[in-house]
Amino acid sequence: MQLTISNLSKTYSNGIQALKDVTLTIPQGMFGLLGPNGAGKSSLMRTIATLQEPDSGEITLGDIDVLRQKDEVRKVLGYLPQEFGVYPKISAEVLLDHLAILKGISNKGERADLVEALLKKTNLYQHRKKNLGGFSGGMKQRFGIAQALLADPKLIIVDEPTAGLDPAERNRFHNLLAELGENTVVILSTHIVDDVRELCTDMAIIHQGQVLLKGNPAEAIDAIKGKIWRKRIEKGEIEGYRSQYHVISEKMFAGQPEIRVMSDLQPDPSFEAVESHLEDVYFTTILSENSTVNEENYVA
Ligand SMILES: Nc1ncnc2c1ncn2[C@@H]1O[C@H](COP(=O)(O)OP(=O)(O)OP(=O)(O)O)[C@@H](O)[C@H]1O
Repeated sequence: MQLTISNLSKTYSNGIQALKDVTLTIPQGMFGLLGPNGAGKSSLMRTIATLQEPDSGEITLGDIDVLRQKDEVRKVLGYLPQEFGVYPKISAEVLLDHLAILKGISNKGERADLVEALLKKTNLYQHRKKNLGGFSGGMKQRFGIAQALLADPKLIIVDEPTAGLDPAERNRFHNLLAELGENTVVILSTHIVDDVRELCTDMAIIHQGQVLLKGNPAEAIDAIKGKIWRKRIEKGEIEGYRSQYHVISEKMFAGQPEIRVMSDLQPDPSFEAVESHLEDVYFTTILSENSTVNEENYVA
């Protein structure tokens, strides 16, 4: 089963065009949808999840016409939205059981087995009696995955999952996602480049509603191999370098700014050749659209 998105466009009533002729083919496995804040990721995810209508375009999931057969999609969809609201005064076990009823699992024994299995899978079994209001951010996200898995989904959409998680929780969450990708279409929508690098076999970069790059992360990294150069500079020198070179990113390293430049040849002997990273792919792609990318757009 694969997900096909063809020529999808959407303009909101305030005139913002969130999606511009988006065309993507998403196979089974983990697919990363990468883009800065406001790129249109959530608009695309909500449209695929049948929560909002596009102005034009088509989406199919296997044989299902997503925009017309919404009930069919909902039966095979697991959706973990950006903000996952929980009922604070209910325990994880009770809420999951309740959501299972809503998903149509009416047999009590079957439901109890499923709820137990999902709580174990997401490492929440020991917290099953705890009220969700007392859950940490990471525990809530894992609960979100548990509820998304209730219906044995064929399509899983995860919107910005790891923002705000500590490194241990992020690892736990990644391991869980990696397991899901084996026989399901999993779309991971994020502005965190490392999440895509670590997890996804395929990806697209979206910016200002447009798909700017699609393909395999390793191939995209390879395509700019030998063209990335690094230099430590002094504070205050950045503007000079910007006007002279194709500066793709700047970061502080031990209190000193470090720039990365894209160039076919060594810009000058003070620049050091470095391995290309997915982050370089991301910045070069987004900057090629003549827009500004600042620290806010990128969270390492
Ligand atoms: N319901 C809406 N009405 C009007 N404009 C909207 C609506 N939802 C999103 N937008 C605008 O559409 C653009 C794309 O937003 P969207 O939420 O899809 O992006 P995103 O990539 O998910 O960003 P973020 O990571 O910040 O959620 C933004 O400019 C946003 O302000």
